[in-house]
Amino acid sequence: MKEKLSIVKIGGNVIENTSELEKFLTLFSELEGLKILVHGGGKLATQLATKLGIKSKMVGGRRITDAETLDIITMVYAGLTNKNIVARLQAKNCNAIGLSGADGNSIQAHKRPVKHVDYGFAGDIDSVNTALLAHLLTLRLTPVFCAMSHDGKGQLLNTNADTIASELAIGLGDIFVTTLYYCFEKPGVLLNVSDDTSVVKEIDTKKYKQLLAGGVIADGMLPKLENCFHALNNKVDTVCLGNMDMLDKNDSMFTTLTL
Ligand SMILES: Nc1ncnc2c1ncn2[C@@H]1O[C@H](COP(=O)(O)OP(=O)(O)O)[C@@H](O)[C@H]1O
Ligand SMILES: CC(=O)N[C@@H](CCC(=O)OP(=O)(O)O)C(=O)O
Repeated sequence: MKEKLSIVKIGGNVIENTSELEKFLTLFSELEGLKILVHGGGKLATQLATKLGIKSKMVGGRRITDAETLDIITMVYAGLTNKNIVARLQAKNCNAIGLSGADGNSIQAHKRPVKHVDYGFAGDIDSVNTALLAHLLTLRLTPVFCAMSHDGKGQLLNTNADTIASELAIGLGDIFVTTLYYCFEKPGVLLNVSDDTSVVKEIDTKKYKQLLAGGVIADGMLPKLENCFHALNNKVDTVCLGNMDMLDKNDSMFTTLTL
């Protein structure tokens, strides 16, 4: 019988708030069973870039990553953010191991081809090293991924953290019964972004198209939902979207996605 695996993605708005991050890491460390954490950190990268006088440019929720920006995100995602999260999980008796996609050749990608937009050093994922991850999980280690992949030729690539989470879930779906949680600061997909009580509890493909057409889904929610449905279409068992309280099984305010 397949073992259960939880893959949790945590976004930048939670990461940059010290007390919220602490609360999240406590909930995550208390999650039973095998688990993987994927973290973003886009907001922090934008802040550091601004301090250094470098403009950040996003298109459709994705960062245009030139060489300078790649250096910044490597420092912020694979360095500062990843190592802090790992250390704080260790303090909660969760044996975390921090990884970028280059570590252990865990996530290989290619530079996104230029069509209408040149995203620069942004990667589209080709493969996930499921054998390595299964080994780490068997050793009861908890992989903690930042939003970076590599191309196998020495080039690091910026890769949206939502995409890293969905591709890990898809890759590991053959070995584990996988639940994918997208954790952010809102209690789910909202009909009105400024009203936290307007959570859409269930979204299927038809509803998704309606919400898109109605302009309800915007900004970072666009790649997030694309990734959710990509995962469901590729045999990921369950996908949930909401704030960190959804990891606490007693809380019911979140969005569940179905095909
Ligand atoms: N319908 C919607 N429901 C909830 N949030 C939405 C919606 N449409 C757009 N958003 C925006 O998407 C943001 C989440 O995306 P993003 O900032 O990329 O999150 P993260 O960094 O956690 O991945 C929310 O903070 C919100 O402002
Ligand atoms: C290519 C691309 O857009 N990469 C993202 C990776 C970080 C991320 O996904 O962070 P959040 O989850 O906090 O938004 C970026 O650089 O913003």
